[in-house]
Amino acid sequence: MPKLQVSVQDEQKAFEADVAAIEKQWSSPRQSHLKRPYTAITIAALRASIPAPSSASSTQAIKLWNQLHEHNKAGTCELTFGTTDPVAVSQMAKHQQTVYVSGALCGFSEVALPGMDHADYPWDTVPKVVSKIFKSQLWHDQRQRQFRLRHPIEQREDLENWDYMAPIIADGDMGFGSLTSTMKMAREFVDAGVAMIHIDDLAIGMKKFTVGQGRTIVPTQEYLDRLTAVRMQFDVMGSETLLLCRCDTDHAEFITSVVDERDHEYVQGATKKVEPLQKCLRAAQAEGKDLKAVRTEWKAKAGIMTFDEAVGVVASKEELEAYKAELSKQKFTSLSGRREVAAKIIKQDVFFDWELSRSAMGQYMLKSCVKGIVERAIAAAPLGDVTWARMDSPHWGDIVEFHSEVRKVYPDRLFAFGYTGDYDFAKAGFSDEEVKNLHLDLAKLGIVWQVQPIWSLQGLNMVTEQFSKMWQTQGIAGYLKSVQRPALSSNPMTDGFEKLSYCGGYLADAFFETVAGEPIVERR
Ligand SMILES: C[C@](O)(C(=O)O)[C@H](CC(=O)O)C(=O)O
Repeated sequence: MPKLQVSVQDEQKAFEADVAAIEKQWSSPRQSHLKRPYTAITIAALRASIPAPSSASSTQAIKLWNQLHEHNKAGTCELTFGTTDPVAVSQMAKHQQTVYVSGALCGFSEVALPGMDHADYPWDTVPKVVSKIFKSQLWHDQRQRQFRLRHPIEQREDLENWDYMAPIIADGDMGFGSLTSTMKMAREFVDAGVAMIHIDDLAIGMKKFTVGQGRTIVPTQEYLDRLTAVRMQFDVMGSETLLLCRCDTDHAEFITSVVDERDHEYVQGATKKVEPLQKCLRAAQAEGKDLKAVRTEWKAKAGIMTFDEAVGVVASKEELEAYKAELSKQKFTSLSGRREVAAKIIKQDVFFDWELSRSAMGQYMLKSCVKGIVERAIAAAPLGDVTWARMDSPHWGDIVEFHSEVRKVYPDRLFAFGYTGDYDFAKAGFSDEEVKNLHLDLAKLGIVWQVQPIWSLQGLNMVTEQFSKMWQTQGIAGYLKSVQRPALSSNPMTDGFEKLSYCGGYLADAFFETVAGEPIVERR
């Protein structure tokens, strides 16, 4: 293999130019809010000698960044929904500015072995769907442009001119493994042309939906490391791709480890000397008992609560106030720090053991609350561009508290919000009128990107079921009446096979004509 013909001086010069270019990019209005734990020198040294191809992703990211800021200024929002289907995306272009590629949908429709939203599909599943959708957007953009340009300028005003290049926002889940898998996934997303991806703080493989054991999150630092790995990958590629810091702490019931003292305030333990939960579950399993019921019973017997709550139970009013005052002197206090403070102030012993309550899989129990979510979001904010606190159910008080608390620290922060599939707004206390204006009320809090992630499940299933019933009972007469005639007679005509421009017939003709040497665009 020949050696590179570059002198060390030239190598150094190119390196320094790269460092300067990175520093310039980082201080641009688009990126100046980001704070990295590494330098431009480190990133420049991590690059290959040929620039990474990130321009499509960067173009789309900047477009999205501008859209979101315009909404923020106007107090409005983008309302989009999730799909994995390029045909559906071609219609969304007429009403949505962005497209969402949902992990849950990919897990149902884009893999050989479908399943519930456990994020157990291969790590490159969602990037591949983004690539498919991005290429279809390019194709629609190309065929529309060619169709327009084959018409003289005076006729073009009347021709369709949709913005097919809607920025794609995609689900990066938890990064699918260690930091290097997270980086590889981020790279595939950039290569695919994504505008923004979201990364969350969920533990891999631990989502349980039916057994009453909800979400498990990872320690704060592990979450921040994931985000940093993605940011680093974007930086190595020199891309402008946006990072949406999603936090799934709301209603999470477990945390994988207590290694990070920032999480200690929210970890629960037993406050009574009981046998360990794991031992109790093993015995119950051997006896064939209902594990869910045994777990609930154990929790009540063990007096499950956080250390501070345990202090609250045994301390006098004055002691509790003194305890809280002492804690407020520093931002975070570890469990051992809390024990020391309690030992000095509280006369009674505070029994608290978070090992006794570890789950069958070893997780620690967690008490999620808005304060904890705010702390995570604030810690993550400097690494990303937009924040999303995913909620299990919509609680207006929590929504307002979360977004206003984050904005106290980051007044210009932009937020995302997911209308997760089975939100029960009536049960959550929303009146019909409040639901009607909800997207606008959320926009006022800075929630500029709002998504119904899984429309393809509920919405498409409903429409498909209705059509399939009609087709089965009415045959072609029903099709003509309820689909074909309205589609053909609507103005403009619904996109479909009859519309050659939409299906790319003219584009294919243009290729044939070009090969045959026929002029297809008149020179003016
Ligand atoms: C956004 C989401 O991650 C998805 O995969 O679409 C899901 C959607 C849902 O559960 O409705 C999520 O919010 O976790």
